[in-house]
Amino acid sequence: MKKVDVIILSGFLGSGKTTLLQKMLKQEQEAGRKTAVVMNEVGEVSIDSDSVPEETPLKELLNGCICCTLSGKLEIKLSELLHGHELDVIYIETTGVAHPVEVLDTCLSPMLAEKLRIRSIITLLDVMSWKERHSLSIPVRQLITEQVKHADIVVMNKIDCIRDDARRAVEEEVRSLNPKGAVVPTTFADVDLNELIQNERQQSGDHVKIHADGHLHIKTFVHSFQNPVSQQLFEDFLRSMPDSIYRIKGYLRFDEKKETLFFQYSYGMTSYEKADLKMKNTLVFIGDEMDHEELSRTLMEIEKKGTA
Ligand SMILES: Nc1nc2c(ncn2[C@@H]2O[C@H](COP(=O)(O)OP(=O)(O)OP(=O)(O)O)[C@@H](O)[C@H]2O)c(=O)[nH]1
Repeated sequence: MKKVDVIILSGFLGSGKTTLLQKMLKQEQEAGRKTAVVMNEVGEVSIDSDSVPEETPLKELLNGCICCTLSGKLEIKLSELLHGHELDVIYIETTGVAHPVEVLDTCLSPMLAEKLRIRSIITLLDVMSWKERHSLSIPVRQLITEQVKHADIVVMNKIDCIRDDARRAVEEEVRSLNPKGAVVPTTFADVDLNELIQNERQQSGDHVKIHADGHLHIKTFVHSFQNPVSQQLFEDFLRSMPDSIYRIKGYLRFDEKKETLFFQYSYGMTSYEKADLKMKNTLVFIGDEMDHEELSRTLMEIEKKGTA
């Protein structure tokens, strides 16, 4: 099954996300790739939707943030795009206040995880506001730092607004926060990101495994069970989870019980809810470090041992 690429554009308010999106859409059009956009704004009205060409399928999510209040709606919009169009790539422009790990978590709903391939999390950084970040509130400062830390590519934008020595200092700070990410200083987000994303992929190509988005710095992994599994064994497995795994979620059936459960694991806490439908038993893992082969082997063993 062909997977549709997803590129997440993150970055604080006014950092240049829409400016970059417009450039990316032009590059995609020139490359002949079928592209769609999801735009999220915290306000009730969309301000940036005019920046998307008329022929590009566009879904807007207004009045909330996809990383929290609108997470269910993002899933619906992505699903509509996947069913209504033959696509190569979907761009998601997040609100300035979105946390990239939460957005990734929302995109990788167990129903969509096998249809999407998260290609890259790109964070736009306004070098001016980064330089002046000490005057921002602590939560905003933390958020911008998180956006930088979890990006595959940090676009250090608006370098025309600061001096060269200040730019070098910002670049050093960004690199020490995110040593694995690519850092690109720009003015008006002027960068060939397709080339950058391609390079990133080639560098990490050796690690790419089936169902594993090895090129992302935040790792994701998808596994499907064909049969019900033992709750006891599954919960023993959860107790062995390292801190570097932030989230697991998906659908499960335990011990020959008929019902399907929606399961969530977040930083060590688990919850189960009865699912309305009999869903495919797919689990999605999100974390910083993951041994995909080991995970896959353990999950297959749990299934092989059968139900209690
Ligand atoms: N001087 C300067 N201005 C820039 C640069 N990049 C973008 N801008 C301007 O900064 C403003 C904000 O850019 P946007 O692309 O709308 O930023 P955004 O992140 O989409 O903004 P929100 O959607 O409000 O979060 C616009 O007026 C841009 O023209 C740059 O490199 N230098």
